Amino acid sequence: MHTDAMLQRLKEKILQQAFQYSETPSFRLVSGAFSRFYFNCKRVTLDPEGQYLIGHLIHERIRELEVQGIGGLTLGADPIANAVAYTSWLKGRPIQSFVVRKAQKDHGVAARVEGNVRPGDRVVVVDDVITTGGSTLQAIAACREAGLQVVRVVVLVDRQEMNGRENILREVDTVDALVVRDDIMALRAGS
Ligand SMILES: O=P(O)(O)OC[C@H]1O[C@H](OP(=O)(O)OP(=O)(O)O)[C@H](O)[C@@H]1O
Ligand SMILES: O=C(O)c1cc(=O)[nH]c(=O)[nH]1
Repeated sequence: MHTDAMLQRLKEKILQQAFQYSETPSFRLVSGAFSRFYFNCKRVTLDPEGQYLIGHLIHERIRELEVQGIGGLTLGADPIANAVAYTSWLKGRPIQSFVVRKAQKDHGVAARVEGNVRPGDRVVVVDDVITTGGSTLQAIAACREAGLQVVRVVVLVDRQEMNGRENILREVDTVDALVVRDDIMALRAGS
């Protein structure tokens, strides 16, 4: 399947499976704000076809970056990072997936970043959605604290509001979104 066709199919799946709309602002966001729309991206990131599409599309965008790891703040980032790691294995140059815990563990091996990444590794930080960018910024800070070099942020959906992209760009040079809200609105208007 060609990359353009994969991206088109991914947008259709996001509209069909993840996007929810309400006439009144009834969706409470992690920032505390209320919105008329919501992307429940787990419906796509945990779906087998979604995993295939996301894994290939993100792998294609990051394969030249020579990174050792990909991950982000649990839970939204986890299936995305896993899909890319699996794809990287199929393509012959494995990229490790890692998980950033929401809080540091106080028992066992007290790591906030879990997985086979080491200080000095170049990594991509992922998230399923950005609104304020706060969750992604938490992941970036935890990665840096663990000695990782964050070279890019890739997200599934940029909601194009609350300065999410701009806030992240203060910390990282490139924020790449597979899909933006306008793509989904245009698809919805045409369907
Ligand atoms: O840009 P932000 O304002 O931070 O909002 C986006 C975040 O909101 C959701 O996470 P949520 O806290 O709902 O957690 P979950 O992924 O564990 O469900 C989503 O997965 C993003 O990480
Ligand atoms: O900002 C959020 O909390 C948020 C928005 C959205 O569309 N989807 C999501 O999972 N979280």
